[in-house]
Amino acid sequence: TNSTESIPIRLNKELAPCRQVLDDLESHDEAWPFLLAVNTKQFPTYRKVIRNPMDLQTIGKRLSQNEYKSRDEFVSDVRLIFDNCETFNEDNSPVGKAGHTLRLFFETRWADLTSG
Ligand SMILES: Cc1ncccc1N[C@@H](C)c1ccc2c(c1)OCCO2
Repeated sequence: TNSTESIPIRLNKELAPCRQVLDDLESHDEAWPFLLAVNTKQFPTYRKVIRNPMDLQTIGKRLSQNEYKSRDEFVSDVRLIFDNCETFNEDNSPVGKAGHTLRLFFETRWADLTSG
């Protein structure tokens, strides 16, 4: 089986809070703009303005494929979602407000999960 026993304790220990906070983000009421990659047919200018798109589904794939070598790499991808959101969306737009709300939720939850 694909048990976690085979993963080094250090790695497994590192990844548990990542999986937990990702689950919390994906189930948050304000996560809807960030669940999947922005559709470039729906937003043709997006890829011109946002050079490094990121979304929660992509982060989940990277986590499951063990592409993150540290918590910091994971945190950087999560924060990239919110930084991209601020670049492209007005602060008082529905998506802009969702980004600010979810960013605060993430930083609070992450601190709780990792502050020992
Ligand atoms: C995070 C983000 N930044 C910039 C543009 C889009 C998005 N999200 C998409 C899912 C999205 C967000 C809002 C929408 C929508 C799609 O489709 C039409 C209705 O309003």
